[in-house]
Amino acid sequence: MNQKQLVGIEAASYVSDGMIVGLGTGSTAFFMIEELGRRVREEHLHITGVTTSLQSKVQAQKLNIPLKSIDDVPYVDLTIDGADEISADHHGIKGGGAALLYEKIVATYSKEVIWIADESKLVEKLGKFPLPIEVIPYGSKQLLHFFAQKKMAPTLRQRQDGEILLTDSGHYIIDLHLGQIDDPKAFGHWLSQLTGVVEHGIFSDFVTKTIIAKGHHIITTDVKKEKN
Ligand SMILES: O=C[C@H](O)[C@H](O)[C@H](O)COP(=O)(O)O
Repeated sequence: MNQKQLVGIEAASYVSDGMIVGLGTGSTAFFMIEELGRRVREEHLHITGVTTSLQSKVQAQKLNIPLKSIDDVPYVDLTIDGADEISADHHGIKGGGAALLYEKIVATYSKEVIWIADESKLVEKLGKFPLPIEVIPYGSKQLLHFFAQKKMAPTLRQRQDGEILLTDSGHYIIDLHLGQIDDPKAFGHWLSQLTGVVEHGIFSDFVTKTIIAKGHHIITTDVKKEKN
């Protein structure tokens, strides 16, 4: 079993009958959704899934996991999602798979958020992974220029066929190559107030538990407890 599978299956064990579950996106969340599908099928687990991307929606539908929109549930009990980077103080970068906007919306209305990752995602400080910024197409060249002037080495994300990548909500992604983000919260606030920016990939104060694979072991950290 690989590390992503290990943490995906472990995280799915936190889901119990009757829960409304936020289903994350990406190659790690994939294994968690598969395991929930197995439990629905074999253990008759009753849950309602709230997906964070078209990709997760298609997977969950194939597995017959009942789904609702975030707008049709009162809240989400628990969201389980991957991350591109997790810093020592539990900030995260997300959006490597272009799902940051829906992921942040679902996480915002979740009582608990578990991040699952292999050890390669752990960093002292965020920023080596290019920071995804979801932007409105109109004016995006101006934003690219603006970020370039600020020496943030922006790139407009493309699909493999060279076309501009469109998110599930029809926006573009600009990736900022920053190297290091010293104050993720402050930088996130700065990004949020830029005209044309829909959302950014810095996730601060969302995660309540991390489940990380190190070698063949699983390290679970309760983030709330650490802060208290
Ligand atoms: O947009 C994608 C999400 O933020 C993913 O959770 C993140 O990119 C991690 O994906 P993976 O588990 O494939 O590394």
